[in-house]
Amino acid sequence: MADVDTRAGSTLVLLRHGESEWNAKNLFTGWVDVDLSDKGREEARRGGQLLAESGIAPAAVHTSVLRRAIRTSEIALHEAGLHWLPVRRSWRLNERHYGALQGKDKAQTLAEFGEEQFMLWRRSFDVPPPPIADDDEFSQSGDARYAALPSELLPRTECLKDVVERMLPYWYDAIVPDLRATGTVLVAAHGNSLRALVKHLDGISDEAIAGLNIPTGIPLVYRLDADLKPTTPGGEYLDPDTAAAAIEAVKNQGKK
Ligand SMILES: O=C(O)[C@@H](CO)OP(=O)(O)O
Repeated sequence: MADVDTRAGSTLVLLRHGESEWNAKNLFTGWVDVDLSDKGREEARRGGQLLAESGIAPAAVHTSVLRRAIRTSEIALHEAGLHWLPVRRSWRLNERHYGALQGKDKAQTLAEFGEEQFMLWRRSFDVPPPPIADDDEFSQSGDARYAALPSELLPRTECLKDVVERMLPYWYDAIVPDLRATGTVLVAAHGNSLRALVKHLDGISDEAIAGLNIPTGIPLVYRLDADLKPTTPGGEYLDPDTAAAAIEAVKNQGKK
């Protein structure tokens, strides 16, 4: 591997997976392992094209252990001619576990519990939804991919604060070393695990993070200085116009 001058800073590309089958159906998803929709696969292709056009070439890739992020990274990297890159996956990049809301319709939940409770569950920093029962059809208890996790680490629900806490060890121990070693890293993950990472990078307050939403399939590029601080706060979307419209759509989910 070529020597990289880490004092020169690095580039982090964040990619939320393309639209999933459950995004399309407006269902709370969390750790349920749904696939991409046709539109999601198209978004992933477009994400790969945007990456190729930008000239940004990641040298290492990190994904969650969920199919929608894995597929998105595969499609985007294939499109960018970077299908050969080394990849590591971790449950620590998974979507926020949505507890007993997993599998529930967002519009019905909004109608049943009201706007305040609905938004508290969706976007508050420290209020988790009720935990999911182990025998719930959408529980991950018994899922082979988490078999090695001590039971106290396997969540049954999470708020964003929990996601920050379980994501940061992976940031420091796996992603940062790759940034230092290679200069450019792609992270393919989820709306709320990426919100947790962006909160950390930009130093966003517990209150202000409620208003931040990340669209599907559009690469978000952070140039980081030698101290891993963003040189442009908030980073830059490779397709800012599409991103702005898609951010509004995520914000308004449930209200249709
Ligand atoms: O359902 C989910 O897991 C997430 C992401 O799709 O939804 P929300 O944006 O409502 O947190």
